Amino acid sequence: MPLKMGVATVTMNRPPVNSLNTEHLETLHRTFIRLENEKCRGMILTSSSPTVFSAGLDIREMYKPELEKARKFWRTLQDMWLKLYSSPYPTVAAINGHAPAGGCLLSLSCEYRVIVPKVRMGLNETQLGIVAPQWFQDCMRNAIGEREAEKALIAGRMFSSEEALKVGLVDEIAQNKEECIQKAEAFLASQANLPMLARKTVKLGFRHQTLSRLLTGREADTKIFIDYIFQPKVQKGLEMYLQSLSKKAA
Ligand SMILES: CCCCC/C=C\CCC/C=C/CC(=O)SCCNC(=O)CCNC(=O)[C@H](O)C(C)(C)COP(=O)(O)OP(=O)(O)OC[C@H]1O[C@@H](n2cnc3c(N)ncnc32)[C@H](O)[C@@H]1OP(=O)(O)O
Repeated sequence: MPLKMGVATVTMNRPPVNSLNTEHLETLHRTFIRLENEKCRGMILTSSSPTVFSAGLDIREMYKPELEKARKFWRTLQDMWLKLYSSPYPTVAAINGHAPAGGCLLSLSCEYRVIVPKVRMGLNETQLGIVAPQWFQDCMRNAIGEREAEKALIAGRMFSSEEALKVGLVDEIAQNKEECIQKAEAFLASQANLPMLARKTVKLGFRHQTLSRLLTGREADTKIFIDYIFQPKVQKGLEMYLQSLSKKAA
């Protein structure tokens, strides 16, 4: 995590697709805490993969899990998200590859998004027979508005880079990762002279409702997750999805 002029670039590096298991989520969470403690001036979130930003939650964490491990997984996801979404420093996602589901959530939790061409992003959960939790949905709604979010979430729509720009899911398209980082840096530079306290206060004001909805209902949210994924038909769906992903690789 190099810090250049107080700006950190956090590069996810969990091959092959940066899927978010408990360990990876813990690493991200610790990183965001450290950045806050070190009074970082801005953060760029990106990926070491040339084709994938993040494939979202690691489906193997939800497929036939032990109860306590599944609970820990979900709480760690909540912790990571609460830290990122409420970060006092400016955040940009340099989306240099596909960003389905939890990968899209990571980018939506940043303040500004730059994407490369020919990749897809969105909350596709419905297509997998699972449901994007309320706080995932809130992040989408906050980015693109009620009507577009409702349509996208019901359909589990994956947006192309161009479609994402058109609907406001991302702020800019860059030609490649290098340009993506340059544009991310330019956004952070544009924020650098703003009084930090005022900036942070306005950001948290906008995000307060979404954050408190989870903060006040964390246990209930965990229970909903557990009850949902332990349903036999959901497990069957996850099994088939994992098989389809593996078949694709074969
Ligand atoms: C009433 C209220 C109910 C509330 C319910 C509450 C909770 C339910 C939980 C809901 C939340 C879900 C959020 C999620 O994030 S679910 C994950 C969704 N992710 C995806 O759908 C992405 C799946 N992956 C892909 O589409 C592609 O892998 C790709 C990201 C486009 C990259 O494609 P490619 O480069 O071609 O790579 P491969 O497809 O060949 O994959 C390589 C390798 O990685 C494995 N893999 C891919 N994605 C995942 C994943 N998300 N988790 C685990 N493993 C993954 C894939 O199986 C390959 O493995 P092998 O090489 O071993 O075959």
